[in-house]
Amino acid sequence: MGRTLFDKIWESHIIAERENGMALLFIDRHLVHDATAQAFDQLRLEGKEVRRPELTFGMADHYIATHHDPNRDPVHEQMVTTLAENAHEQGITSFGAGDEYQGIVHVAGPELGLTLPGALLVCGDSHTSTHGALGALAFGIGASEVTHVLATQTLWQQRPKTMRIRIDGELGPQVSAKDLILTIISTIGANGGTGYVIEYTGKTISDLSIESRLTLCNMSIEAGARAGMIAPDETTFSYLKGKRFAPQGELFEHAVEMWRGLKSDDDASYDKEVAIDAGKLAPTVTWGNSPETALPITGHIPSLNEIESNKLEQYNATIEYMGLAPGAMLTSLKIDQVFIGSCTNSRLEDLREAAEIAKLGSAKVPTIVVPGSQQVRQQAEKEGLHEIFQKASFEWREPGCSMCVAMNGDSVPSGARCASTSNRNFAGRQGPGSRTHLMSPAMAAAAAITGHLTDVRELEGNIC
Ligand SMILES: CC(C)[C@H](C(=O)O)[C@@H](O)C(=O)O
Ligand code: SF4
Repeated sequence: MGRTLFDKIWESHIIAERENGMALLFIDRHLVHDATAQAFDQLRLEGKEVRRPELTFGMADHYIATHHDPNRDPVHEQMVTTLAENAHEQGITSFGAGDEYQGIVHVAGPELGLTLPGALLVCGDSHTSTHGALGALAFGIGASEVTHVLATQTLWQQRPKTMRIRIDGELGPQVSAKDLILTIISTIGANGGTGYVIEYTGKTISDLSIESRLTLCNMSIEAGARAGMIAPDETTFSYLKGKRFAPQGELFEHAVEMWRGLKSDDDASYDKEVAIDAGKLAPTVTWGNSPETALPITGHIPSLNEIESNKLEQYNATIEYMGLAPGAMLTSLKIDQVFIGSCTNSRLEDLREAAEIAKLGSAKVPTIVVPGSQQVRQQAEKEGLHEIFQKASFEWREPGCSMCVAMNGDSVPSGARCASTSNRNFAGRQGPGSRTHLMSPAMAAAAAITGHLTDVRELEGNIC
């Protein structure tokens, strides 16, 4: 019987298997960030060392400062320093404050070629699913698993089920990978992917750039999936060519030959199949406290009579927390600030899209743009994007997770409504009492220059 892309990568990493279906897997790449300190403490406590330091890479992102803040909490700075100390002690290559390759682990990893097709990559972070965009099997692990991988370069895992999401149709103007993944999550539900690895296939996917594929795979976890992945193709190979940690020269050519075989066989079967017509999508935003509350921007906040009785309690709590009027048009929602950044949407392509919209006006509310990595920042500055943003009163920052999770002190005040390109809109996500609406970079920039949620398709040419 045919095998899926997932089967091929999983099976080539098995070291041992138990009768209960658990497999001991070899880990090709282990990424650690500045919120992983506890795992190193545990390793020390157990008197162990990092088994394969050359396969482990550190990245300062969650706690790093994105601008000069005289009130910066010294504890945050300490977390960044601790990662550097742990890396030094264990002989791990780490990209910390001031390093030209520093960035959000899921932005800088692929960009450095640390993520490769066919590889098994893990990180103590839920959005590790991002890396599957390059044809890797990549998933987030918990703190005790991080310690296990540090000590052994292996991991025990239960074999997940497989789901294929086939996407065909052409994305309309101003409809991006972010709109696609928000629509997928609202279609299958925030738990729809639980227990599965999702493979995205179809013409829409093969037409996507690598940056868009990274956005798509990034939010697979928001549908509950263990991982998201896309078979590597010519787009993948040309993206990886010349990347710092990718194979070089002849070795690269050999690798490409091997990577070409990394696709699901025609007769492979999946445990679940879903089909999406991308041609029908509109720019999409969330209204509630789960990414599954995504709707086309032309829609309205659901009214009481549209809610199933078993969801009423949650609906009422969401309406209150988010300060919403049931039935109101989404475009009527006034916002207090804008965040353009995070491992979902802080790559060059994202910043270019936001800058195109920023050219049409100037920010009505505080707006920050946080590039995903130093390399993205440098390239954006070379193209003059920072100047476009600054001219439109969008604040241009240094790379990091920033307001996505507010762990470094960049936060949304209680009760304030934020148009955000990040991936989670949970209560309190961007700071206690914060209200988050998820959307694409173009939509967030449109909200910035109008001061309310806006259909970016109606904006172009209408604002000065
Ligand atoms: C802090 C970290 C462990 C966390 C995660 O696992 O995803 C963070 O990155 C997030 O996005 O919530
Ligand atoms: S940018 Fe946000 S989602 Fe991504 S790793 Fe950082 S905190 Fe997590």
